[in-house]
Amino acid sequence: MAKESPAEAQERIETLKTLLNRYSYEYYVLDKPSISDKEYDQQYQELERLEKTHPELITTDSPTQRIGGTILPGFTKVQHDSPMLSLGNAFNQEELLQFHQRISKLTDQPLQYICELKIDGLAVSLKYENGLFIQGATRGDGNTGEDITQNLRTVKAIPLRLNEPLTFEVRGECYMPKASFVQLNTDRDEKGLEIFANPRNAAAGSLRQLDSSVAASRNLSIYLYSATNFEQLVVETQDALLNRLAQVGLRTNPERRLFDSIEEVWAFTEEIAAKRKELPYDIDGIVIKVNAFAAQEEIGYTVKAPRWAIAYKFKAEEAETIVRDIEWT
Ligand SMILES: NC(=O)c1c(N)nc(OC2CCCC2)nc1O[C@@H]1CCC[C@@H]1O
Repeated sequence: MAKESPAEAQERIETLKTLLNRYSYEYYVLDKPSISDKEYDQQYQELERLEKTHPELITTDSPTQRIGGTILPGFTKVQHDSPMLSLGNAFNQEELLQFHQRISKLTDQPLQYICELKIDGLAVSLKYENGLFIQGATRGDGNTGEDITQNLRTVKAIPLRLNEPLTFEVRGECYMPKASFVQLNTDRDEKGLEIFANPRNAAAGSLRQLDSSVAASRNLSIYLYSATNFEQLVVETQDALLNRLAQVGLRTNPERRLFDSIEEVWAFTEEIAAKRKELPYDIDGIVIKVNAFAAQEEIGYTVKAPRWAIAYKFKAEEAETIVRDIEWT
């Protein structure tokens, strides 16, 4: 017989869910945990016990519900409400300068740039309804993706409930941290399994799992970088949007910088290229965006990509190294 009455259990469960979701926000988004892992585990286990004796009180936003019970037969298709665009590329300083000159002609507004690290993972879309995570999908071909909600629910950096009851879609890059990648390949190698070539492939393979307990074991993470219907977010720039996303509970990359000249943008690409190896996740370049949404709208889009953004790509040194070795052997 349960110690507590259903009413007491209900109250305690609500308190624990709020506390545990807050701790996850502090840990994954603010990077400032307020309690130890041990304390988190104790409260998590208390919630599990209460939910076991009162299963009718289990809700989808409970941290105990991240791993789905069933193995899916396949993934259903998802039509994106608006296309998940790609990015034009620049491979050197000259092409970066040409990007700047090209868009300077398309607006009289002063051009402030925001530079974001280009996370080398998988682009995904997350839909929230009244603050609840209700659907996750891959980018697919930009218009149609696959519903991978069950797998994205296992990503602890994705909140199952936002700090505000917002209804909107956010997009970002789901990735596998370098340390998780090394550990995964070591484990697989020991079991005689094929290893992954890079963290991006490992993340993609993990999100393609039909059994979400496998995805849960892969320690994936995420950085969000865009959202629909800014109106309710009341933001005028990309930088303000990213701050607002963090405020409502979503994880954004802290290495972003604002610049008023393309020369400073170029210097930033060189600064990051030099410290890329120290980052705990793979990046394949820098995404440079016009910061003000009003200027973005004026500059506009091509069919596939925004004119107001470009990806400056680092040279893929690993690939070159491998090719060079083969030439010599
Ligand atoms: N990989 C990234 O870190 C990244 C980013 N920081 N910001 C954007 O902005 C989008 C929004 C408008 C068009 C591109 N896209 C990114 O990655 C995209 C996913 C699909 C193509 C690019 O790689």
